[in-house]
Amino acid sequence: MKILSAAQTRLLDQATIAEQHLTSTALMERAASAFAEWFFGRFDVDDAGEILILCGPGNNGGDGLAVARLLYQASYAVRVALLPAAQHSPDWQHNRQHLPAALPVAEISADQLPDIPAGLLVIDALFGTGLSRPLEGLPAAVVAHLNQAKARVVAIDIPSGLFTDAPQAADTAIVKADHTVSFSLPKLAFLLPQNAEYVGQWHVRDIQLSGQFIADTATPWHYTDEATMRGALPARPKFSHKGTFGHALLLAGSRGKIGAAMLATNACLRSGVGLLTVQVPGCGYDILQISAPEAMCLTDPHLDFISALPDLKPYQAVGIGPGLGQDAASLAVLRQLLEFASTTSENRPRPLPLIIDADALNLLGQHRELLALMPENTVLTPHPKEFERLTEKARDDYHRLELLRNFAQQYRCLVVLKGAYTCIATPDGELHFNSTGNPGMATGGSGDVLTGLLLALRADARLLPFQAVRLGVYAHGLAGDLAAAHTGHAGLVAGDIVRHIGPALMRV
Ligand SMILES: NC(=O)C1=CN([C@@H]2O[C@H](COP(=O)(O)OP(=O)(O)OC[C@H]3O[C@@H](n4cnc5c(N)ncnc54)[C@H](O)[C@@H]3O)[C@@H](O)[C@H]2O)[C@@H](O)CC1
Ligand SMILES: Nc1ncnc2c1ncn2[C@@H]1O[C@H](COP(=O)(O)OP(=O)(O)O)[C@@H](O)[C@H]1O
Ligand SMILES: [K+]
Repeated sequence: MKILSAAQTRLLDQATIAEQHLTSTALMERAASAFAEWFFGRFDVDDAGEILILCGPGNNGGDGLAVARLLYQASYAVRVALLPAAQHSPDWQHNRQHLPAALPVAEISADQLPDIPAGLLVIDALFGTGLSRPLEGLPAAVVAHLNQAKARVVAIDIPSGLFTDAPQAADTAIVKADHTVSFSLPKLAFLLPQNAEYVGQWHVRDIQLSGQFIADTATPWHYTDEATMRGALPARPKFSHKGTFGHALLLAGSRGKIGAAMLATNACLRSGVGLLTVQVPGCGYDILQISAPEAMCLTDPHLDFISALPDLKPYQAVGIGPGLGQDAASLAVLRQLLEFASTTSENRPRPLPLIIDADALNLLGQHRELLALMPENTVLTPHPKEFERLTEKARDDYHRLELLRNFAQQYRCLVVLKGAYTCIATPDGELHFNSTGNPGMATGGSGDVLTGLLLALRADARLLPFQAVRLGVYAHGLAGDLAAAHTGHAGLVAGDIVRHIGPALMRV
């Protein structure tokens, strides 16, 4: 699913109107009905109690007026407060004229801000995607007044004051909504941690906007949802054998962190790999052989950390990093791995697929000259702190996305920036946000599981690099969601994610 800018969203509305021979009023009615339907499903008349709808002067305010009419007709107790303005959009005027006469309407002024008792349900229809500058003056005062009241707030399309796709100063007046109900496509702003306190839970309701326009519109931003992933995992052919799905090598673990190697191992085994060999330091040999008999084990000459690179000829993909530690000998192994992986020959015409995680990323951050050795489509899986070590401290979430995009383009790699909406950056400058996963996964070892999953999928030659990574990230989050259905968020451990990889892969 694509994510469009504010400017593109405006053009999308116009294209929909032209293509479907609609009036803009009819499209607004569609949006208002979609919002109202969501609202009816969420709050019945008794739950809702009295409802205040704050309406601005543009089409977002127009949506608010249409919603007021629809809720009133459904017997909700609605009142409207209007932000004064010199001009109103034509569809605003239409919906103002069609408000039922008995529905109370007041005009807001600086000395007459609406009364908002604690618990009141407020619908925020002040400003939408047409916001052209930060709020100030009366609109900002209304927002501050709303935010300090202990109301329940539902925003139409986007919390008023929040930009759709651009950063803004920390002290800007922005509505803090509990829910945001938007139309047809999610907005970039919804996916960034810095906006979570404004957006609350977000919901997208389809209003049949022009599919053709969306298909024809270029954007770097994408959202991976269930529909995107349908059929993403190729079926296993009847006459397949273990060689069909690739032989992966994992270099992981150090004394005290063999658990990380085990989680990645078990995740890889559960993700369809044909064969898996794991190299661990001497101290990990018994642990690995006993707890993962399906994997073959190579013992590193060093007892406590990885110090030597094995012969890489048998493998179709290599993962390195979980629990690795940062010893100089492990750094040398990483360097040799990068050098080997980029070298092609008649027998191996393409670079060896690599997945680099955790301490291997930290080593890269300390020795950035190694970045230039990475073969094309190498997969890096940093969380934001690890990404900072590879690049620089980001000013805000938008700047981090810019750094991410530039980094993936510069090094022609795939970067998986982990978080609530994990974002995959591609060498071509695309950013794909993931939709699955939950806060229960914010627990030690979840990232090691992702590394194992990605390793298996990169070893499978049937999948293109980006396809494998997007599938792995999506399945990882889905496995976390399936696990959380049994354990809850607090009770979830990384091993639960491993146990649900199979069921997650069945769904794609
Ligand atoms: N056909 C359409 O265009 C549709 C639009 N929809 C709604 O329309 C919204 C967009 O409507 P508009 O483009 O009219 O924009 P808005 O309603 O977001 O606001 C635009 C108005 O606010 C003013 N304004 C902008 N920034 C301001 C600021 N900082 N301080 C004070 N005034 C400011 C503008 O001058 C203009 O009068 C969407 O968010 C959505 O809610 C939906 O009804 C779906 C269909
Ligand atoms: N709030 C959240 N919502 C969804 N996924 C999350 C959340 N918190 C963490 N995760 C996922 O869990 C994993 C954590 O990885 P990481 O930070 O490397 O942890 P660790 O090093 O402990 O394994 C990532 O894939 C991340 O996307
Ligand atoms: K709004």
